[in-house]
Amino acid sequence: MTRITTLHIDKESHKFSAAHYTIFSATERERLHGHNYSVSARIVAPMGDNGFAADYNVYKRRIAKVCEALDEYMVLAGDSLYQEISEEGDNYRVRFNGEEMRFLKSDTLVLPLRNATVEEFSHYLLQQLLAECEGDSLAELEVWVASGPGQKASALWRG
Ligand SMILES: Nc1nc2c(c(=O)[nH]1)N=C([C@H](O)[C@H](O)COP(=O)(O)OP(=O)(O)OP(=O)(O)O)CN2
Repeated sequence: MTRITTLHIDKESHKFSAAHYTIFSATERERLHGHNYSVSARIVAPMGDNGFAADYNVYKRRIAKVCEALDEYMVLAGDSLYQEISEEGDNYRVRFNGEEMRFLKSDTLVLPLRNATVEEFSHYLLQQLLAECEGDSLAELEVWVASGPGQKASALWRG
């Protein structure tokens, strides 16, 4: 019988600080603001012969890496149906509801997200983490992203 185990990695240090605005409709969005997003994960895998599925420090390093890649950026939802993003010299130019915003490219990440929400961040980070876990025998991987205490979303992969 295969024994399956679940590792929960929920470290205070797994976080990223990012600026964003949520878009609610073609005409309504939040003002630009930031969050200290925290990231946690649930890893479901078969127990090995040595009493664990894998060294959890390996997963801690991977989660830290994907968080670091988003830290201290302005995040733009590149797949939003409601905004148009173009490049102009050192800036991204964003058009939304007749407004125009400019963000320095070096400060900004345009990510494949429909919106800059915790839901979309969790799906994005799940994909980033899965890429780091290639070759591992995982049964499930779930990633949570919280924008603050008591408000979070998760994305789940099942092998
Ligand atoms: N389904 C979602 N709804 C909202 C999201 C989201 O990611 N998914 N995000 C936001 C806002 O960006 C952000 O959370 C601001 O929200 P708000 O609750 O107003 O402010 P705080 O984070 O400071 O939370 P407090 O409860 O006021 O402390 C909105 N909706």
